[in-house]
Amino acid sequence: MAPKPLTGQEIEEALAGLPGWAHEDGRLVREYALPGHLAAVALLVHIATVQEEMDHHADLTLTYNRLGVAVNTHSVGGKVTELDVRLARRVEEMAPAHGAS
Ligand SMILES: C[C@H](O)[C@H](O)[C@H]1CNC2=NC(N)=NC(=O)C2=N1
Repeated sequence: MAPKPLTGQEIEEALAGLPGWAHEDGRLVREYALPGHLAAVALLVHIATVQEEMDHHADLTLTYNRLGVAVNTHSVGGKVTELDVRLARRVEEMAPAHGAS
């Protein structure tokens, strides 16, 4: 069943528990700074493995030692759903071990 788009209030409530994340252009977004290029690549690969597990995928942008994450749910026309929040939480959980800030 298609996930339900979240209301603005629901998104704000979710962001309260996602430090550094924002709701921009209909997507949940965060940019991580990493200790170096290979650390950024390692985080990208780790996120990709979780995305495959969840079958839910963000746009990941690698720029030297920075990694951008931007996600919404394509199957409901590019709206933010609980699936996006769950992915953001998974990324937030893994990021510190990669030295991300
Ligand atoms: C067939 C596959 O399950 C779907 O295309 C998945 C893949 N990853 C996805 N990722 C995102 N962000 N939104 C989707 O609707 C989506 N759908």
